[in-house]
Amino acid sequence: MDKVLIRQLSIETVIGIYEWEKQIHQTLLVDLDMAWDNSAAAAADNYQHALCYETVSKCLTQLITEKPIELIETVAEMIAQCVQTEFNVPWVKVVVMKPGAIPHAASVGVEIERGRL
Ligand SMILES: Nc1nc2c(c(=O)[nH]1)N=C([C@H](O)[C@@H](O)CO)CN2
Repeated sequence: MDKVLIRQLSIETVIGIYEWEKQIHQTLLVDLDMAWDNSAAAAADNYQHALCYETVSKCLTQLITEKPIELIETVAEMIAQCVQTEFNVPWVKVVVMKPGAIPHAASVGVEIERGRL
């Protein structure tokens, strides 16, 4: 299976369940695995056939920073839904990490897979 990958996309946004978290920006790190047939783009060396990781990254950053969100689970679902509907990706794996959320953990996060191959 071909994929287009995004690693450690850093998104600064208002995220969290506590009142103090609603007053600050925190960083989320997002990893995306997106099923995509890369052969057509490669054969023609043509961007038109490619799933543009730049466009996806900008779109997701805008989506997630639009309004405050409480749970990183919600962030993961929003990302998966956007990638599937806006970019016609048939299957996606989304990892959302929230570094610094827990004092004695390097990071915490969630992982979801949506769609079919
Ligand atoms: N499964 C989750 N647990 C928790 C979340 C979350 O988004 N998903 N969020 C918090 C707080 O916002 C936390 O990040 C503050 O340190 C707690 N648990």
